[in-house]
Amino acid sequence: MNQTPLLAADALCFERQGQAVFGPLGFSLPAGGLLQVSGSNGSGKTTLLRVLAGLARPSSGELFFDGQPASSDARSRYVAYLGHLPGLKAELGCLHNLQAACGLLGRRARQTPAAALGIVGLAGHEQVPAHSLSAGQRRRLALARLWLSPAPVWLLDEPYANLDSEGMDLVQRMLAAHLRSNGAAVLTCHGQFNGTALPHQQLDLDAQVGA
Ligand SMILES: Nc1ncnc2c1ncn2[C@@H]1O[C@H](COP(=O)(O)OP(=O)(O)OP(=O)(O)O)[C@@H](O)[C@H]1O
Repeated sequence: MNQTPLLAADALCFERQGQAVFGPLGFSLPAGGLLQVSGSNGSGKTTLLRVLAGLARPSSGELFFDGQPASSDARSRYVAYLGHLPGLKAELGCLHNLQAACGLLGRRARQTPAAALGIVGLAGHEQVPAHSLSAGQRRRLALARLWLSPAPVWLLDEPYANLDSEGMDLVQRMLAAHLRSNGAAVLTCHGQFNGTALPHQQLDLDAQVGA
């Protein structure tokens, strides 16, 4: 069995204008592992995910994907990022959005864009342009794109935002299925009350204040 963590961070720090936003942080996520990052508004959760996704550069420290130092090539193979903005093409229909993403990023084995729309409750919306969807429906479309990604490491910034209780349950089920299929995930939340019920490691950025 492969014991190498899918994602590992060692002494990871991020500073802005000489002020620490977070760090030094260390964690190690094996296949099937889930890390929940909590903290109050402005504690650095989104910044941490952006650093993990390669959208921001750490001030110091190291990151590894499957034992390899982080690089843009490693990230393109390992990371699927669900940020605050759904990152959809507004003029394209739902199905077309997913087809375009699969064309660009590849596709999870045995999954199709049409089936993914059904999984997230958007069957019947195939031709509806993304700009006509509600915030929760856009979130669902972004979840379908995430589900289709072949990348094993999911980075989820407040994945329950804008979703009704059925949508929150959907995230939980997708996450559980992803972890069962040897994926790993990092998700952010503001506190235990809006976090995941799945078994997880916990990283509380508020607990770092003054550390
Ligand atoms: N683009 C930016 N330029 C300058 N400062 C920023 C920028 N983005 C975030 N910050 C600052 O960095 C700190 C961390 O922000 P971040 O968005 O990571 O927090 P968060 O924990 O995700 O917050 P929230 O719970 O409100 O989403 C905050 O003090 C914020 O003001």
